[in-house]
Amino acid sequence: MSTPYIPCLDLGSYINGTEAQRKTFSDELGRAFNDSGFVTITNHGVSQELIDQLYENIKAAFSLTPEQKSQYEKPELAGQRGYTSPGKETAKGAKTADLKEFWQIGQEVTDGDPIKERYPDNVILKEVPEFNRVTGDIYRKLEENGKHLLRAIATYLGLDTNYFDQHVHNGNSILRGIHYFPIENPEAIAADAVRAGAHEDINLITLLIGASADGLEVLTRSNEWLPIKAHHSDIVVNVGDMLQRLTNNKLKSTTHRVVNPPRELMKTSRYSVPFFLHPRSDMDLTCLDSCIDEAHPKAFSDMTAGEYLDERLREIGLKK
Ligand SMILES: O=C(O)CCC(=O)C(=O)O
Ligand SMILES: [Fe+2]
Repeated sequence: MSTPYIPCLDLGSYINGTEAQRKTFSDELGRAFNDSGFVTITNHGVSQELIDQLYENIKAAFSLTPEQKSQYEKPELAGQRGYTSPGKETAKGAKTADLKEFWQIGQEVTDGDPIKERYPDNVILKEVPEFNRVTGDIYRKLEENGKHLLRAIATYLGLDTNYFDQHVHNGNSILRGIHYFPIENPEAIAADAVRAGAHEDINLITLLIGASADGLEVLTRSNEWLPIKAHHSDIVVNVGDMLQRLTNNKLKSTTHRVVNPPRELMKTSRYSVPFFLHPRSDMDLTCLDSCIDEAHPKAFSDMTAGEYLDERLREIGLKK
């Protein structure tokens, strides 16, 4: 089940495939990233059992009381670890905060890489004993999938297949568990309040696991909102602004949003778990020479990933 605009690709055919299958995958992924900026992937090696455990634990975490959750809120970390309560994140350019709360898990460095000093520790959620193990397992699985996808993209861009590897090794990626809470009294919320306002992701690519519940929509080139229909076990993958910047707009960081449910479902929750794949903060995002020509003049100033992230976290209200 997928929307024709958003092709469904078999990641297994890249990871375990023949040379010809890998080439086909890389061409198809590149074409989709060039076009809609979105694909769904199957055969990604994340078991249904682990996905189910993920959602059980995410639901348990958000069902704690506001007092319990607030112990884990770390505004000094700009929400980059632990819990962020409703009303804190506003899509760039929007006036009203999103109708959501979320929990963020970051990189665990285990190989002696000194970059460890640069990352805050993950926050341990005491009340949900399996939460950190399960989200950590999902983090590593999605990071692994992301590395394969970036290898396929590197080939598509005519770069060395391993171009991104050194940049994403121990990168600053974030797994975000989101709860779009029930809207108990639709009259009491601002007229422009939505679950997630129209935005583009900041990072290189995003992998969204189990985005089965309705609500996610992408803005097509003809300026229409298209609902994404993915199978529960598929992963939705999209290009973020860092990859768009590096490729001088060749690969598209497509605007997307999460709409409020129809009236009869207003009082229900929606959960989702995106993995924002970030490089190390010293990665240079200067547009690739191969993506610049007369028809495509250089569209962005030179910046590192760390500088760019900082600018964006201020724009969405997480960093003061
Ligand atoms: O909840 C979703 O389906 C998408 C969330 C999203 O786009 C984001 O957090 O950047
Ligand atoms: Fe997003």
